[in-house]
Amino acid sequence: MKDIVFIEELKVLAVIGVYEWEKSIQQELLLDLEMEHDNRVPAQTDDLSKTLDYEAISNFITTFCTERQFELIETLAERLSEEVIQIFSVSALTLTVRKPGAVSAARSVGVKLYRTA
Ligand SMILES: Nc1nc2c(c(=O)[nH]1)N=C([C@H](O)[C@@H](O)CO)CN2
Repeated sequence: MKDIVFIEELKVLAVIGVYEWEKSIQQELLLDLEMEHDNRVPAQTDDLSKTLDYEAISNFITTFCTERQFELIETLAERLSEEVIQIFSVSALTLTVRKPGAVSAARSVGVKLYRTA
């Protein structure tokens, strides 16, 4: 079983959607991110720099979603996972992106992906 650093239900506002009316509004997205990382190294040294800083990564995701614009949540998820892997040297991650307002009869809809470095 791999160790994980995770972020759960990070709420961001993004301009996201395939329809014209969606290109001039912000909509809520909820993101879950699980990143594989050996917890024993930071635990031995009690050193933030030896782990994946969930606060720094949360701030990065919020800025990414606010500043970038896509039609599909698949595209957002793919680009975001590429950047998180590269910038934070993540070996593998699972990213879930939910768009809770998209289908009124559903609690949420979205995509989930698993990517490795
Ligand atoms: N698999 C997807 N299906 C749909 C998406 C999407 O991003 N991925 N987007 C839409 C619309 O933007 C919708 O959210 C508007 O309410 C429809 N289907």
